[in-house]
Amino acid sequence: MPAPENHLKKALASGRRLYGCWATFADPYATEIMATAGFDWLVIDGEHAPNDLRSMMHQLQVLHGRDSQPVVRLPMGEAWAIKQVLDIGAQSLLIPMVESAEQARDLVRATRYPPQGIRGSGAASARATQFSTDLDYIATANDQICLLVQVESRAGIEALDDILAVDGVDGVFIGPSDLSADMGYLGDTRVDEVQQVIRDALGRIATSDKAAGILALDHDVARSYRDWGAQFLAVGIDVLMLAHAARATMDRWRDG
Ligand SMILES: O=C(O)C(=O)C[C@H](O)[C@@H](O)CO
Repeated sequence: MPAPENHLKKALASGRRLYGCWATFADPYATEIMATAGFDWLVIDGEHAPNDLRSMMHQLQVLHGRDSQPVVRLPMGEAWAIKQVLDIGAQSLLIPMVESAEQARDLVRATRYPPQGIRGSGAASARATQFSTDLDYIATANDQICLLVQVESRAGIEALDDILAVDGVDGVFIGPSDLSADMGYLGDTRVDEVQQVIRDALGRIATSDKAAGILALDHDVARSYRDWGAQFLAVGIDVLMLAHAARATMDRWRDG
């Protein structure tokens, strides 16, 4: 059997708008619950959530065959870490802090087997090949990789056009929090200067052959980002959904 078709990659290539959510409990039970909501994609966050390889694998397992497509976000784009998450079965990666075309090219190579890249060949004993059940995985895996890179700094914005020219990158995600911090507005993504940079970046990405992505927790802001060209649009974080609902519930009863 060949590598599984990457439905997220195919949907992004079709131009279809996809709504996603951050999965940050680092727990398969919670991620399985999130999959019942109908999000098109779920980010298994290895950057800001307490995930490790095993917890990410367990979340990939519960999402297998579900409509919500898993995207694994690594803490940084290191080839050894990419090799490990691909071997546990990830096919869509979100890599933070990309600031140059060279870095993007290195990430493409890290996600592909030779001759296109440098991904280590050891999946015979890995979940990715279903433990050597999928004998054609190695030969077909490269074509099913969906690589999403995060541009979230002034340097990344400066290099955006060069990054957009890199073959093998499927989408560019603008990280509002880190971008605003790098621009000198730590914790405030809503300032006009940041919003203008985001609007310009989404527009440039949307007119390229890559998909534009971003995260917004405020629905009005998310609508703006959608109107500015966001195609893979994350509209929530699971931990905050629970935290806000729990606090609101107690607020209702605390006052009697
Ligand atoms: O910089 C950003 O914004 C992102 O990359 C998204 C955040 O990392 C996400 O964890 C929400 O805070």
